[in-house]
Amino acid sequence: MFGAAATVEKFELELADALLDCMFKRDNSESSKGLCAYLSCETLREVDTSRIIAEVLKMSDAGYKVYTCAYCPFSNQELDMQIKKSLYVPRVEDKNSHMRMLKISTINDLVANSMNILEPSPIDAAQNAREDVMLANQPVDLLLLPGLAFDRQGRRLGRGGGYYDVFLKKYEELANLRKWKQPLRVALAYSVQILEENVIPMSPTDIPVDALVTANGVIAISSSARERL
Ligand SMILES: Nc1nc2c(c(=O)[nH]1)N(C=O)[C@@H](CNc1ccc(C(=O)N[C@@H](CCC(=O)O)C(=O)O)cc1)CN2
Ligand SMILES: Nc1ncnc2c1ncn2[C@@H]1O[C@H](COP(=O)(O)OP(=O)(O)OP(=O)(O)O)[C@@H](O)[C@H]1O
Repeated sequence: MFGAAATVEKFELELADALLDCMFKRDNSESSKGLCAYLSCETLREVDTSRIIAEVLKMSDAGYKVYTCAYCPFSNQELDMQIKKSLYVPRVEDKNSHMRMLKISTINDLVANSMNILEPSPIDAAQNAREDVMLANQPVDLLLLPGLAFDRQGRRLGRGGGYYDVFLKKYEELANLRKWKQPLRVALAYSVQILEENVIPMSPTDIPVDALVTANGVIAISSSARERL
């Protein structure tokens, strides 16, 4: 029991570390404007994203202060930056692999769907349509992805809906069109989910991940991940 708890804690530390790195490593002008993250589902035994979601939502609050030295090579002083991070989470629209990523600002924006996965309502409390990441003016630079299994070459086995593959392709096209840097595709995995090479089947529509975050650290796969994580 204690061992399991310790592993989870270590996992979360690694995860928070990797994500903070990803968001703050670069100079401020370029630092992350937002991310898309899945809302983990216990029955699907996915890596829990609730803490990281809570942290990101806290950061989105105006006036959040970052006390940095590790991330700012030139000074030890407190950086009173106002970091507003946009957080987009999935909403399944239909069974034809159509999923949107909608912006939320609080956990209260979420309701459980028929699959018992939390999702944002399309309309917020003020009766406004939530921002769809495909229509946002700012890019996201991190996509946190779920999956059943992965390998060290970046293959990802999803749950067969094609939701993520379709979304990833559309966002890739959007970023190319807008001349935005492609976001890092980062999957969160328990070590048992990481399989040997050539076990996971890949189809031409499958989009590989840039990195895996595990309890034992980050596995950077693409050159972009090696630069950024
Ligand atoms: N947390 C989370 N949210 C997500 C996904 C996900 O994988 N995880 N999705 C990623 O696409 C989309 C939803 N797709 C899903 C597809 C299948 C199942 C599911 O429950 N599958 C069962 C089998 C169901 C059946 O065959 O009747 C299973 O895998 O055990 C859940 C979500 C969008 N949101
Ligand atoms: N870019 C795409 N355009 C059209 N159809 C697609 C695309 N990507 C996947 N699909 C279709 O979606 C279905 C499921 O694909 P696949 O088995 O790769 O999903 P998955 O990766 O397991 O699920 P997910 O992406 O939601 O995690 C397949 O019929 C596939 O042809």
